[in-house]
Amino acid sequence: MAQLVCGLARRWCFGALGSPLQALHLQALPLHLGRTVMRASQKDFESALRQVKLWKKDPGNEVKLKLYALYKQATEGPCNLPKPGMMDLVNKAKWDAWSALGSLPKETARENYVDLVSSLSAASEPPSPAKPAADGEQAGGDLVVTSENHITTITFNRPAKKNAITTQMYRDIMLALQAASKDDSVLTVLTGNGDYYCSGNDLTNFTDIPPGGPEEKARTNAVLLREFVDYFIDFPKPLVAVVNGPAVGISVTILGLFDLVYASDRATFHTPFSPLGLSPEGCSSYTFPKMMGPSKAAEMLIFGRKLTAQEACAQGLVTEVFPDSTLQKEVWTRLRAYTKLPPNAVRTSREVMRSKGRERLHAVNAEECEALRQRWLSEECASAVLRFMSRKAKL
Ligand SMILES: CCCCC/C=C/C(=O)SCCNC(=O)CCNC(=O)[C@H](O)C(C)(C)COP(=O)(O)OP(=O)(O)OC[C@H]1O[C@@H](n2cnc3c(N)ncnc32)[C@H](O)[C@@H]1OP(=O)(O)O
Repeated sequence: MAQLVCGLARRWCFGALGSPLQALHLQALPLHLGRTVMRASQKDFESALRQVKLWKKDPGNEVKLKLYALYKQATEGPCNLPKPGMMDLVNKAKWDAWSALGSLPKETARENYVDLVSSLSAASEPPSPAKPAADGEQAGGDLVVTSENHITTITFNRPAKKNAITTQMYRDIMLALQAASKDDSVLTVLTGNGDYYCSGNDLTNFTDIPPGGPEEKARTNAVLLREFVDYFIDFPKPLVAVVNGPAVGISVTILGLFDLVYASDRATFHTPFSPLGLSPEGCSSYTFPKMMGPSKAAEMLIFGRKLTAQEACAQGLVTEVFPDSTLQKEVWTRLRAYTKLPPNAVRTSREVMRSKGRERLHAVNAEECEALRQRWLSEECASAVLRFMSRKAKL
């Protein structure tokens, strides 16, 4: 589901801009205070509509909702649709945005639309040429996989979205792990491109409701999540995370299934499940209490306490913390040295350390996914996703 956010937004927002426009007239309109100003014309409005369609960069959900609402107000007047159900997240967000304009006159909405487009167009930079992929790299995409010096590296590559994981990325990570389990690499590394390691599950994963409704969506998400986590439980080679920046949600919980976690001193570790109406996943309900004790695990997993890299290291979640400026050099030098160790001995040692707990982890994974399937159908979760989409809430 590469770039779902943009695709989805185009469907529910930009798509609406293609509908026929009502005739609006160019004129100097009187303001309440008696003075007159030139208002945006129908031509300005149409030109703004064309400009929006040419935008290469996704302006973000908040802006798209504003544009949608102003467009509807300018062309149809005050919101005339029945309020969508709580679980119909996308239409509910659109309805809220349009209704919030109340009885704003069509002309003012049109003018605000033109102003918003022109301010955003002025602020946007010309697109930069695409960077060619390095040797051995699977070019472009939201996930980059490289294999070099017996190390397979899987890089989250959506820096503009803080490396949030889309449905397609979950699938691609599983494919990459499958390939890495069979290639000649000794280690498999997960890391992030940009200032974040990963902001967790892409919250818009919840918004494309299939014909079977929210129940089907919750079911397919639970199946996907269970399969994804199973891949980490069963992975046969050492797994290393190079946590280059803040980590959120599932990108934190699965660290309990890794062998080494090296972190920048800029990294933070945050599992805000309760504020999102969710519950823990990635086997963290089992691995975290085992690793840090039940009370520290509860602070993170139930109450959403964010840990610094040093704190996470003290709790055993992180192996070692490096200054951000030397992280890459120090970690990769060390990892290259580890690849020189006899590979069969490395695999055997890991297997004897891991095999005893594997069955238990699968059972924990199944239980967590079932709890989440139910959470995804809750009003608490729907409200949290809506708040995020309308940008009233951040972590
Ligand atoms: C199917 C399997 C399910 C697995 C279950 C997994 C559960 C989890 O992982 S729960 C955790 C989910 N993640 C979050 O709740 C994080 C949400 N994001 C934020 O709170 C913030 O974005 C931030 C704190 C991570 C960063 O804040 P800030 O530095 O102010 O940057 P922006 O908010 O402006 O973000 C830039 C850009 O990125 C988009 N984005 C960031 N995180 C996500 C995300 N998780 N899902 C979707 N989109 C995300 C954000 O919307 C911005 O986009 P634009 O507005 O289009 O610029």
